[in-house]
Amino acid sequence: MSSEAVILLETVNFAAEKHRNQRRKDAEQTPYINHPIGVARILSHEGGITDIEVLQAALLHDTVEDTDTSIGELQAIFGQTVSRIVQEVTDDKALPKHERKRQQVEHAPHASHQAKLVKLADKLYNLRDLNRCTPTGWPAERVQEYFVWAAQVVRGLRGTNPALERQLEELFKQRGVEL
Ligand SMILES: Nc1nc2c(ncn2[C@@H]2O[C@H](COP(=O)(O)OP(=O)(O)O)[C@@H](OP(=O)(O)OP(=O)(O)O)[C@H]2O)c(=O)[nH]1
Ligand SMILES: [Mn+2]
Repeated sequence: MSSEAVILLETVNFAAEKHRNQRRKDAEQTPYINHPIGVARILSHEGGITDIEVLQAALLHDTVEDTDTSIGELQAIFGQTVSRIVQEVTDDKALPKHERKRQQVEHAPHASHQAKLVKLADKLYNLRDLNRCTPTGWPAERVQEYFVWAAQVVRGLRGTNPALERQLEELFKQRGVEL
């Protein structure tokens, strides 16, 4: 087996352990790990990304924000580049939600190319998930607001990956949201 395959298995196993008790917000309570795996898969399968550090960062992208994982822990295990990408896509949970959302819009254009790729795939996965089923307790307006806000973030990520951006454009168009 290639060493890259071994590294990806180590990484997906780490993420699965960390997200072990977490579920998505859908009615079926889908295991949370489906999301990071799906984000990495969008990057490889649809985005044509073979940069292993980007794929690792995609698998780990919600561990710091949503579990007890620290950036230092990621750095020690997966190295400087992977931990830096995850850091770049991690919201500051100490901030109020509105401020976190505002900062994502503000920071998107200044992120590294690798972090922009992870952000594009993260948004693409979450928007498709919203089309698949509505999270428990979300009225239609909240879903639409998420699309409007995601478009503002994606605007700052343009010029990064044409295939992923085409997919996102189509989803916004279906919702009547201007990109
Ligand atoms: N569409 C969808 N999203 C779900 C579901 N379960 C959990 N999520 C997560 O919820 C987040 C979006 O919900 P919000 O209410 O906007 O954000 P919050 O979790 O920070 O409060 C996303 O976080 P994120 O990945 O960190 O991305 P971001 O939206 O914060 O950029 C997404 O992954 C689900 O069933 N459907
Ligand atoms: Mn995510």
